[in-house]
Amino acid sequence: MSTQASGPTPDHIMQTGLAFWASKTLLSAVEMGVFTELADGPGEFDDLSGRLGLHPRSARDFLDTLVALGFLQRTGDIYCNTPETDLFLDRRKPSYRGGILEMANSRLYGFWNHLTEALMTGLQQNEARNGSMAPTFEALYADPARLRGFLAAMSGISHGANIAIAKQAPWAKYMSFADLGTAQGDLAVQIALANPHLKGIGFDLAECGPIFEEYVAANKVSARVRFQPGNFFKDPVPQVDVITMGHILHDWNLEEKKMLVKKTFDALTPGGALVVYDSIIDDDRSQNSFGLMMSLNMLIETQGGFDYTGAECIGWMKEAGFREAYVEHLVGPDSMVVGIK
Ligand SMILES: C[S@@+](CC[C@H](N)C(=O)[O-])C[C@H]1O[C@@H](n2cnc3c(N)ncnc32)[C@H](O)[C@@H]1O
Repeated sequence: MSTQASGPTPDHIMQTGLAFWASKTLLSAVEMGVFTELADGPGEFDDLSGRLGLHPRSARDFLDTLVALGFLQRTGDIYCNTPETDLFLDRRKPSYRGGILEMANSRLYGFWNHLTEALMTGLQQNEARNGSMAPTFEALYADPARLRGFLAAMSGISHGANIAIAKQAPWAKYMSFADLGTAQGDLAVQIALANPHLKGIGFDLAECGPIFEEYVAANKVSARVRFQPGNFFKDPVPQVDVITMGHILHDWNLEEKKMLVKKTFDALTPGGALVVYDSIIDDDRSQNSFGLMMSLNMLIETQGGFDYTGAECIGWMKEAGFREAYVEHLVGPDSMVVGIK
């Protein structure tokens, strides 16, 4: 809110209207590997701009913008990462979270340029724009590098919530779980690491199998977590105590959402739980701006997908037959909705 004692100011309007300047500066820095380069040690201006291949006209402004935005630190002519960019934006560290930013840079940034068209037509604006390519997942997975990038990006955006779910969901009561639309498998891995009594399945389209198995092995839980290839619209889903679905329901239209909730209800053992998580929108639809913008992103990325409130999701669960359902906050904009059969 930009109202001060002296009256309204345009500050909030201007900051938001031009926020893409800051976004694109950071996205280009990730694309150029600035933080990976500086993870080896602080860099002197001439040497660093040479290594990054920066033009003399841009170099000083680009690096100092990153300082002013809080992504680099500078002492004299020497630049270094901040503790956050060193930990999360050095591509060689396991803690790297830049996958989602790489995808934002290479795909979403351009697609969002067509937001107005999406708002006026209701049509998706990604690779499938104008019906020129197959639907989202087939289009993404046609290229092995894009598949790998997308799955790693999913782990990057979901990791914090995955760790929270591994602690917060009622795991002690259960023995088995399946994560539907598991991607690289970070949620399945975090659940297995935090709950040594559980055995789990990562369920996703067959193309994801090798990348899932590599990730599970790297995290040393292959003995308890396996991959099951399948299409959750066409194939039976695993019969287990707990089914998780992270960032799945928001990809699909209302009929498909309800069908998936019902299908999981039927597959669960009696007393079992469905754990759905997304950037769940607050029931008043006025607070969780990230969740609302995620829904606009689904307008751009999918044929009928949208994000939803906790009350809506509880309604679909009750309709499917779940006897109890509740919403619990995880981290940042993410919450889970838990249904008990
Ligand atoms: C948005 S990603 C979410 C990944 C992960 N659950 C997370 O939250 O990070 C959606 C996932 O659903 C998978 N998926 C899409 N359609 C599917 C289908 N028909 N059957 C099984 N998995 C599917 C995709 O391959 C992808 O891994």
